[in-house]
Amino acid sequence: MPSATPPTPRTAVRGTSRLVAYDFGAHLSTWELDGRPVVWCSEAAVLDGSKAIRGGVPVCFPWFAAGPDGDLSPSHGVARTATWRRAGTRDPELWAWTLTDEDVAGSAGVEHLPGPFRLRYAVSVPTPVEHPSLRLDLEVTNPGAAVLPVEAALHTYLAVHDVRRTEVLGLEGAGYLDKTTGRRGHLPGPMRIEGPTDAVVDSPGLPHVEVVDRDRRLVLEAHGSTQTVVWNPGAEQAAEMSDLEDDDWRGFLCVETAATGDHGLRVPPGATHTVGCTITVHDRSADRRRR
Ligand SMILES: O=P(O)(O)OC[C@H]1O[C@H](O)[C@H](O)[C@@H](O)[C@@H]1O
Repeated sequence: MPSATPPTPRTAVRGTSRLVAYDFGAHLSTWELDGRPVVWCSEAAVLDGSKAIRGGVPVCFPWFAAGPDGDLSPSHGVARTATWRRAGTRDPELWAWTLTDEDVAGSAGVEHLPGPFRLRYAVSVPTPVEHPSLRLDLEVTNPGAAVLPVEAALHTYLAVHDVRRTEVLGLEGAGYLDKTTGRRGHLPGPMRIEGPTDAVVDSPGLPHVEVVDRDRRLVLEAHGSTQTVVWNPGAEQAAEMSDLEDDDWRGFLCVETAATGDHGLRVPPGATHTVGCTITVHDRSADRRRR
């Protein structure tokens, strides 16, 4: 249920990282390194709990977008606009939350829940070995007696210098659905963002994706997922979105750790499945010096 009182941000500083999160949606809204965003949040994001936060890492569950048949609302499921409960943390977690089907009783869309569920979501900032990193883990437990079929995604908004000059490596050759045209195909090479992009890419193994922009290489290593969704609205769609400034679309790219549609999760009774991702930040000038 959208929160009755405006959500309060929590801020933490760990080394060179500064992070901001809300219990509303268990939403990490910002991750900055030395004051510069890695996980991007819109300046026009609505932060009063009346709608999902535009930016950060929306947690999509138990469906993605409008669901497998395109007829469900709210968009991306009930979890991203629910107020989660804070949970105790285990090292190196910074924040953790839980959410169950009982917590969302009465919210819009709950008639579409596929069964009872228990979620635990944690944001961790591991002590950097060589490069700064962030780890996200969404544990999905099925407390019911039947298989729990769900979609899930960590809808990460990554800050880039200019999306039109950004390359996404690691998905070459994979099958994908281009949601802007409805066509399926195989990615011929590295992805370049030349206009509105909405690609659901099936992963042959666990994806290791690199987002390379002018001076940074963001490495995403997923676990427990089956797909990577790459999304940017482009200029026209962005202009229609009230929670994006007109030029914002140039400065982010969503690269989402996902399991949707035919590649969704089927959690057996009593089992827990974890979907997650580690994002590591590499400085490209250091890469060049090493060569
Ligand atoms: O506007 P939202 O509900 O946040 O969704 C934003 C986008 O999320 C995903 O990336 C989907 O693949 C897109 O189809 C959708 O437009």
